[in-house]
Amino acid sequence: MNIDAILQNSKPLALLDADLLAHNYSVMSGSLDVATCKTLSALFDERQWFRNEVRMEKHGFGRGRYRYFAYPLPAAIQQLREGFYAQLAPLANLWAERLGLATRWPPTLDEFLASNHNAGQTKATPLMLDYGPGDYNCLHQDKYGECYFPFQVLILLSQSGTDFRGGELMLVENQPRKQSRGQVVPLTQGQAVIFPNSVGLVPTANGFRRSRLRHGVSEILTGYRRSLGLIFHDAL
Ligand SMILES: O=C(O)CCC(=O)C(=O)O
Ligand SMILES: [Fe+2]
Repeated sequence: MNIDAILQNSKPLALLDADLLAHNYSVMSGSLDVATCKTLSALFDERQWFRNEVRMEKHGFGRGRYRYFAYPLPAAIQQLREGFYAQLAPLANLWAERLGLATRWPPTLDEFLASNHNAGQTKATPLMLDYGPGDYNCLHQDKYGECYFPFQVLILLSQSGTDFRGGELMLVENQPRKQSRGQVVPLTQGQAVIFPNSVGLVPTANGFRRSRLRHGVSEILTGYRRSLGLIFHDAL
């Protein structure tokens, strides 16, 4: 498995920020190779790595299923979560400043999770999603308590067009008194995308305005799709 390839080739912060301001997402320049995607994807079938399974139709979340990893996380998942957190924490702080928020995020995931645990958020949130024909993921936000990190990362583990068709990652932005803006995020196997999990920033003439962002996955038309979601805050 080569996890470094996706962490090392990441974009400079300024470019990442510019992408997020313009599009609400940024696709990282590095990616996981196919063999690594397959190895990670196979974790889904090893139940010992997971604390529970959610059947989406049961909760009105869509159709399909996902599993939350349990602590201790598999080494590769831990490495990705720590690596992306460290890259994104300075950006989270820049965004908080622009929003006039007092919250600041510490430089390491360890320190951030210590504050989560003090707030009673102790359950691991990285997850693996598994979709088959007809499955989809309704528009939603991933907040699991008072402590939260403003960005999350999604890695596509299957190959669009080969393993599955349809199943596009979607983002929808809402601003007061405006119609909703919908976007499809173009992803190939092994690519990682960063997006805000709830609040977007829209540049204005004299600063920034916040928007409400939700994400989801359109219906899988044929085949099977697996993805890895890296959420940085823990759950209650
Ligand atoms: O499967 C996807 O592309 C989206 C998964 C998701 O909702 C998440 O990682 O938070
Ligand atoms: Fe999500």
